[in-house]
Amino acid sequence: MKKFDVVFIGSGHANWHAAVELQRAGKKVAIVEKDLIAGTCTNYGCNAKILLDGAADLIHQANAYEGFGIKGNLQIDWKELMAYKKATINPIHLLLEQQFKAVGIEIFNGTARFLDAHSISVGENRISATDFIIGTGQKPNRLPVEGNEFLHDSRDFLDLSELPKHMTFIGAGIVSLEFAMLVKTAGAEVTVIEFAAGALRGFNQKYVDSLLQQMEKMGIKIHFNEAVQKIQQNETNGLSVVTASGLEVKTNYIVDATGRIPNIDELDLKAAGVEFNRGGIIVDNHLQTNISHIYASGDVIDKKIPRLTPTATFESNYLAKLLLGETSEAIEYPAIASVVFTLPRIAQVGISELEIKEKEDQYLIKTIPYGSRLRFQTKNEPEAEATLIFDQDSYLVGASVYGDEAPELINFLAIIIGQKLTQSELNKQIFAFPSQTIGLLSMLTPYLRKFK
Ligand SMILES: Cc1cc2nc3c(=O)[nH]c(=O)nc-3n(C[C@H](O)[C@H](O)[C@H](O)COP(=O)(O)OP(=O)(O)OC[C@H]3O[C@@H](n4cnc5c(N)ncnc54)[C@H](O)[C@@H]3O)c2cc1C
Ligand SMILES: NC(=O)c1ccc[n+]([C@@H]2O[C@H](COP(=O)([O-])OP(=O)(O)OC[C@H]3O[C@@H](n4cnc5c(N)ncnc54)[C@H](O)[C@@H]3O)[C@@H](O)[C@H]2O)c1
Repeated sequence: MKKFDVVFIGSGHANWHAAVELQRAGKKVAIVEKDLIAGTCTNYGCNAKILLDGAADLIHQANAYEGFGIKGNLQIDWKELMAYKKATINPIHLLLEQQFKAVGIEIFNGTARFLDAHSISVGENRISATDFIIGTGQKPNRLPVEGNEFLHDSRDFLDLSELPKHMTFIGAGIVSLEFAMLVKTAGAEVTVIEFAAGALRGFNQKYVDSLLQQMEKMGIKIHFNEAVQKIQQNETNGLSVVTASGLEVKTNYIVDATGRIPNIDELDLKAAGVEFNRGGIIVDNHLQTNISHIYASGDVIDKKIPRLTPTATFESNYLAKLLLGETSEAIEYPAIASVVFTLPRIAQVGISELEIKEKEDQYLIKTIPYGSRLRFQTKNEPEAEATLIFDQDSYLVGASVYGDEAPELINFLAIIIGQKLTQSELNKQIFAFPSQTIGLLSMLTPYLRKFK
């Protein structure tokens, strides 16, 4: 039996930040990983997605100048772009593995399974630890329908060497809409089929509506209120998606993007006595499971907050402090910024309009049409807009943004919310000009509290 102070199961952002910090602080640490080191975001998620999106975003921004000074069509060469993606993304896990080993972390390649509350097996290895941290993330849902062997997931999509003629995305969530706009820009025909009546629940629906209009303008077909019933091969060797209402979509490639489910089935949590439900592993406000020396971090936790890389990293950093005795406080999340990387982007942070629906009189909601007012510096994006929510003390408490620079703007707004910044504090700073940040700031400050 090999013995460690802390064993991390999974090597994604939920775990590796804490693993490195604890090992550096003198603890004996091991990581168990059944796939590539560094998890979904690094190998099969955010990084690959944003690299491919970069090319589509460039075309999207150039298109905004059609008739305003730019002529000619840019085109995506999917094969070349994918080769660039592979060359850039594929080595990252090796670099991180080297770094983890260099600090002294022992890595076990294989699937971790609890033998009891104090030990796990990884292949032939038996490993015990004082503390365990489970950060096994999520995996794509697979629709239980006839012909589901023809479905692909986000991981397959991000490795697609040839662009199919027609692609269908099932679900109108984040994964679907980001990918749909990317491949439409790259030249594929695209259909989205969604079970519910709307898309991107939880995001500002005014901006979601604008985005759906933009998608339709691009030629993406979107069907709501459709339950996929079966997938079948058709006469022309293509595929058909058939829904309960009788809709048939002929297509060449189908992505099942109907959500993600916690990676817990291989862990044998029952052997350790760890409680879980369909949403994931149940933890308290110290990320501790019902078994006091077993913690969970990242996407695998049953939680209401967004499952994102920065939330997983935040939890990992918190757990490092907790296990080093540097804090005994409960985890306290700041306002969490999240972005849908569509074209344009939709971003959100803090309190949303949906959350204050019944008590709008207690807040001030301001719409800032910065795209039309600052047309000279928003790269001809007149529809770009921010919605800001102020509380009764005039502090900014929530924001959503629709526009190409939404990821940068939302980060800036997150700081104003998180630090409860006032006009006088912001006025002490000198920001770069012209910039969208300073443009938005000039329209925001009149509503913001003057002094603490
Ligand atoms: C297509 C896509 C795009 C995304 N884009 C963004 C984005 O733009 N921004 C953002 O913030 N988030 C994004 N996300 C979400 C982000 O990837 C996750 O929130 C993040 O990776 C969670 O980290 P984690 O460490 O909890 O889980 P993961 O990164 O999934 O890591 C879990 C690891 O555990 C391993 N594992 C599982 N079971 C076992 C076992 N029994 N034994 C050993 N190892 C095991 C897995 O192989 C995996 O490597 C995206 C996700 C997807 C799928
Ligand atoms: N930019 C980002 O931050 C980013 C990007 C990609 C993924 N992610 C993460 O990945 C996860 C989201 O993944 P997702 O987009 O697959 O899930 P999602 O939950 O966002 O969307 C799934 C969609 O599928 C629909 N659906 C469910 N069952 C269906 C059915 N039978 N037929 C048709 N539609 C159906 C749902 O109504 C929903 O609209 C989240 O954890 C998210 O945080 C984040």
